[in-house]
Amino acid sequence: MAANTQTKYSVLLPTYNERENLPIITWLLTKTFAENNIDYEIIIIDDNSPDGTLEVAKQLQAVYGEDHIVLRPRSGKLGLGTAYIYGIENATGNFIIIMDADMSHHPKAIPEFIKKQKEGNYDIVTGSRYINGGGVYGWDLRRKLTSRGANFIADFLLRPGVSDLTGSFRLYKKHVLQQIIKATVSKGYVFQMEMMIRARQFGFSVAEVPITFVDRVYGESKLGVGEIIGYLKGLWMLFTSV
Ligand SMILES: Nc1nc2c(ncn2[C@@H]2O[C@H](COP(=O)(O)OP(=O)(O)O[C@H]3O[C@H](CO)[C@@H](O)[C@H](O)[C@@H]3O)[C@@H](O)[C@H]2O)c(=O)[nH]1
Ligand SMILES: [Mg+2]
Repeated sequence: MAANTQTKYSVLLPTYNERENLPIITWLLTKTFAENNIDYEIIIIDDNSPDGTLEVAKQLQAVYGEDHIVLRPRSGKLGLGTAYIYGIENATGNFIIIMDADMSHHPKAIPEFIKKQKEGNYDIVTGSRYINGGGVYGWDLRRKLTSRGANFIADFLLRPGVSDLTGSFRLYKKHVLQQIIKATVSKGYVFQMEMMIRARQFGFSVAEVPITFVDRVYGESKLGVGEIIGYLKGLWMLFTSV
C-alpha cells in the first residue's frame, strides 16, 4: 500500500537528560510508523542536557535520516511549555503528537489516537490515565496524589470535561495547536492543563483514549516543587480570568 502523502505526523519530543531513553523511544516510534504506513518526523527539542542527550540524538539522526529525525536544540533548560512552542514552529506535519521521551508514553497508542481522530474528525485526541482502561504504574502514593489532586482542583474550578488534564500524550491538528498555543501563557508543566482549558474556550472537539502511564526506568522526573507552585499559580490565573 502506498503511503498517504496528504497526511504527515510530527512528533514533538522534549528531552532533558534522556540519553538512555532516547534510542528506545526513537526505535519504537520509527517501528510503529513504518508498520502502519504513516508519514512522520520526530522533532527532538533538547535543552542542552548535561548527560549528552544531544550527542545521542545526532547518532540517531545518522541512523534514521534527517527526514525522520529533526534536531532543534536550545541553549539551556527553558521549560516544557516553551519547548513545545519551539518544536511546533519547526513542524512540517499537518498533525502534531506531543509525548514524553522517557517511555512513560508508549508509541503503541499512536495508531489508536489516529484511528480515534479519524472517527470523528476530532481537533484533539488526548491520552487519559483516568478513564476506563487507562492507568498509572510505578508511582508512589505521593506522586499519585499530586497528579490526582492537580486534576481534581482544575476540574472543580474550571469544569473542562476532560478526565486527564495534566497528561501530555496528545494528538492535535496542527492549526488547532497553533491557535491554542498563541493563547496559552504558562511556561512549565502547567502548560498541558492550560492547553485543554483554552481548547474548550475555542470550542475545539476533544476525544479521549485510555493510556497506561508507566513510570520511567532510566533517569529522573523533572517535576519539582517549583513546577507544582507554577501549576497552582497558573490554575489561579485561569480561574480568575477565564
Ligand atoms: N526540552 C526540555 N524537556 C524537558 C524539560 N523538562 C522536562 N522535559 C522532558 O519532558 C518529558 C517529561 O518530563 P518528566 O520529568 O519525565 O515528567 P514526569 O514527572 O514523568 O511527568 C509526567 O506527568 C506529568 C503529570 O501528569 C505531565 O505533566 C508530564 O508531561 C509528564 O507526562 C521528558 O521527556 C523530559 O525529558 C525542559 O525543561 N526542557
Ligand atoms: Mg516522566
